[in-house]
Amino acid sequence: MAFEIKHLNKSFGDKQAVNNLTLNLEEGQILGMLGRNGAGKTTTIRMMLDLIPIDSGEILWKGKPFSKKNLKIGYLPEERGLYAKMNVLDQIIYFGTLEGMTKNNAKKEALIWLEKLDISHAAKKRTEQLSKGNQQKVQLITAILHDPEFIILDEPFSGLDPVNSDMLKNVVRELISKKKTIIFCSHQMEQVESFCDKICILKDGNLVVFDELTNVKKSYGYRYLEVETMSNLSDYFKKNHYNYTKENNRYKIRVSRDTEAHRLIQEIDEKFNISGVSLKDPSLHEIFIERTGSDKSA
Ligand SMILES: Nc1ncnc2c1ncn2[C@@H]1O[C@H](COP(=O)(O)OP(=O)(O)OP(=O)(O)O)[C@@H](O)[C@H]1O
Repeated sequence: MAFEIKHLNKSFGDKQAVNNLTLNLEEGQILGMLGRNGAGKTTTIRMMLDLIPIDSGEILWKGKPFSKKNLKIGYLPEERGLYAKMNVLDQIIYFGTLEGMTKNNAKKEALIWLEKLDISHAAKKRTEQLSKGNQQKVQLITAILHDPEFIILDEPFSGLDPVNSDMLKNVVRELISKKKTIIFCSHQMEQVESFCDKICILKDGNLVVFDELTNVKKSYGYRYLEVETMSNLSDYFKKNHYNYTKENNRYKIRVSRDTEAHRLIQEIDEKFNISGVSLKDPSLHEIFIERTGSDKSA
């Protein structure tokens, strides 16, 4: 494995923010890092970036310490950190030079990205004059300008309108197609599902799920039977102790085995007028709720 976190621990006073975290990632894979507020995601990322010291454990890239000395790292922080008074182009160039780029190269790349993200017009403006969404685009450019191999994106789409959100999604897709290794933190499960190969879910600093997304779904143990009908099936499901939800004419029933689903379809088909049925894998949202529902984090 190219990237490895081994037995990582971090406490703040009595609070164990990260507890014996172990996970790994192949080069070019995308890891979705999930967890409720306070689960330990940012603390983990801060340790990766050496922004806070590790209590114990190791973070490795190809067997060596995970560090800017050994690979190019790009980081989009959740709390944006741009200089408000600096003009946009100078700011991007400045961050590029911090990552070892020449001024000329940083400027050339900056102009390409500003054009790509449709904010060339803002190049000479002070950063504070830009809308929040456009500032976020600038922050993303500063994170990827130096063509990093490993990229950490913390809530990259928060606060963006649908057009800007799509634009940034395209950038993420481009990074994926360039085989970058990415850690993607987001509370937006659909995006995590669409981008990520592997998923880790943290709860109270503990790793409660870590696997390939397909295995996470398979090992969840439940699937969902969706039944479309004009009949009222609620009493039947309640009486037979099924776990179900109803939205308009659609019932969604949790089943533990496909055989249970087939038996149920037969039963309700005999008793009610059913217009459609389908068997679905759980969504990441459902798995997340199930695995983190009783989180006690701050
Ligand atoms: N500097 C600190 N001092 C004290 N406690 C801290 C500090 N940083 C984090 N914590 C605590 O550690 C725990 C994990 O916090 P962390 O910020 O890593 O969570 P998170 O998963 O990133 O949450 P969010 O989704 O809200 O960003 C929380 O209980 C938090 O209050």
